Amino acid sequence: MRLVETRAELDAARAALPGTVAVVMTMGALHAGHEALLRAARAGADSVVATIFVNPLQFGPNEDFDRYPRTMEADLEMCRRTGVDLVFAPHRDEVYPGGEPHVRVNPGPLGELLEGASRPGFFHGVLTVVLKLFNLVRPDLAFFGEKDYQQLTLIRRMVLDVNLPIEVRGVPTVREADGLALSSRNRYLTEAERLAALRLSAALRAGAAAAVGGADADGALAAAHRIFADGTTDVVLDYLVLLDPDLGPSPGHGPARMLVAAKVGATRLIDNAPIDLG
Ligand SMILES: Nc1ncnc2c1ncn2[C@@H]1O[C@H](COP(=O)(O)OP(=O)(O)OP(=O)(O)O)[C@@H](O)[C@H]1O
Ligand SMILES: CC(C)(CO)[C@@H](O)C(=O)[O-]
Ligand code: BAL
Repeated sequence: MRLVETRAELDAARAALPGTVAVVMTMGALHAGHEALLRAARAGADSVVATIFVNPLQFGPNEDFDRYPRTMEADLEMCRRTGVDLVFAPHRDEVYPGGEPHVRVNPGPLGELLEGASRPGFFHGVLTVVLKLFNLVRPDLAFFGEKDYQQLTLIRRMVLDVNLPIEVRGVPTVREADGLALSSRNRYLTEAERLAALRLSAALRAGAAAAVGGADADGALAAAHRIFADGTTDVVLDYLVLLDPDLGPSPGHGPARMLVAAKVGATRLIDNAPIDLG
């Protein structure tokens, strides 16, 4: 496995990679969710590139850019273990050679909803860096987690809208045994907060179970909302919605997606799951 930090080194190393190339983009602090992406990439392409870059452009002024966990040695060890060929871990100036970018990707209307409503500018920052990394790595395939479902949906849309010759594949969310979706930010949680955080996945399970039991869209959503309805203040719900799989309005039947976001203490967590409305 090679580790490169500059665009020039990346260019040379990329040119030497054989066959099809898959990319897995990360902000580091790698966990078993990232591992699933790396293994899917390993199985799906001849060569695998992982990027590790905490992208300042997607953090709001009061968000956790400075304290975002940085665990480079352990991250490299996981990349080695999963058979990554090339790691690109650039300094900020390599990704933003002109400083603050004047030109940014506009994510369109979906970028203003849900995560975009709570984190203004977030998806401009995400799509801008994803497009930059696509341009630098020039992959055939790219793997992203369903845990960040709105991000995955917007990346697919960008690839379609600007004609990128890249196949985007989603990887199902990896969870702890008790249902908590793995996330680098889980390490901010105290023991009590971690328990409280289980309400997110519990709500999704309640919604899915109601749908299996014959509930319609309103019934499934109501069942999910009941998980937060006991007046608790340990979790502050941001949104809990049921939409179609492309995040348009739910048609009321067939496949749908339930998405939830909540603040647990100072930590904002998200989760989502497929729901079959029959
Ligand atoms: N539990 C998970 N299951 C599957 N994929 C995941 C999971 N967690 C993260 N990913 C995916 O890994 C990629 C890199 O994500 P990132 O480095 O932001 O990790 P994260 O755990 O989502 O971090 P954060 O806590 O900051 O949201 C993204 O495509 C993301 O969707
Ligand atoms: C896609 C990504 C690596 C862009 O910084 C980030 O948003 C993430 O880790 O999900
Ligand atoms: N996991 C998506 C990146 C972020 O929350 O900043």
